[in-house]
Amino acid sequence: MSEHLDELRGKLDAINIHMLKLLNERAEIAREIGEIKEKQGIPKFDPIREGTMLDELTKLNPGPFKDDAVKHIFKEIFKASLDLQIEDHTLQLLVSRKKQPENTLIDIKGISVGGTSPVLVAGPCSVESYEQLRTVAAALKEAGVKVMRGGAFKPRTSPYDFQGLGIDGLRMLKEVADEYGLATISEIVHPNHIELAEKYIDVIQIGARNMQNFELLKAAGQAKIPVLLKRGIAATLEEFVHAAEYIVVHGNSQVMLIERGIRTYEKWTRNTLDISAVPLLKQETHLPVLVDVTHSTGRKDVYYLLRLF
Ligand SMILES: O=C(O)C(=O)C[C@]1(C(=O)O)C=C[C@@H](O)C=C1
Repeated sequence: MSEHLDELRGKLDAINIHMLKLLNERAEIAREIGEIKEKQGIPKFDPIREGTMLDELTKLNPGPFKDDAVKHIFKEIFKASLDLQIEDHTLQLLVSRKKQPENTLIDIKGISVGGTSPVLVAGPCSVESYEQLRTVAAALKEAGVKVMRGGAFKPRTSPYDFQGLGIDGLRMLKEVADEYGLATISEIVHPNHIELAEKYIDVIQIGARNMQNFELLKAAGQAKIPVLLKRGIAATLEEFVHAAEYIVVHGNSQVMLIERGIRTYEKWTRNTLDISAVPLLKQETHLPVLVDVTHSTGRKDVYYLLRLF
């Protein structure tokens, strides 16, 4: 009896090895399909194709496995193939931690971002006047904050809202920051603004609304100063990471990501701060990850400083 059991188990062992070989052969083909899809920009997940294969398999199923069991097994195989296709792809991204295991450190006028020490950035949403800037700069200096952020170009939801002081605002920001020995971050909204940014500010901010402005991202890739890229209001983390990749692949490896809250059904805050994005972005990329706690809540009673990690 036990001899027969051993014999049957031996047969299963041989079948397992054969199936393993076939599964890996299949995986190689799926990987190749993944590369073609990547080049052609076709989504990796194809539920219609999976459905067709499942129909064909259940039609030809001789049993004794029931159709549901066959479907379950093959769905797992499709999922594993899909994971392989996606994993291969993230491996290729320059911003991926798989590509560069160590953290990218960014130097802003001697301040290191992306290492173990937290860095605080704060400042007015819009640059409005010298008086306003000097009041803020003095308070920042007093509080030990070394980086001032202020908006000169303000892409507003409503065309009737204050659109910012533009180039004059950048000049004012630089003048006051120099007076107080602060570094500056400010948003630019057009690819032609790169030279202007290099002249007046230390870090280019790309705002949430422009996260997928690909011409702007490409231009920022040519800039010689670091870029702070904000997550779009409805962007997935994958889209966010790809937007950063645009900048890096065009030549600028000094990119910082900032989680600034996403749009949800919540009404008590302006946006919902997606805090889980922080460890995930740290895990998937080697870029510094910052958190905008003020703009995400939109309430100064909740937080009043922009905290960067
Ligand atoms: O046929 C494809 O398009 C594949 O990418 C291969 C495959 C599979 O493993 O069979 C993998 C993922 C897709 O969701 C569908 C099918």
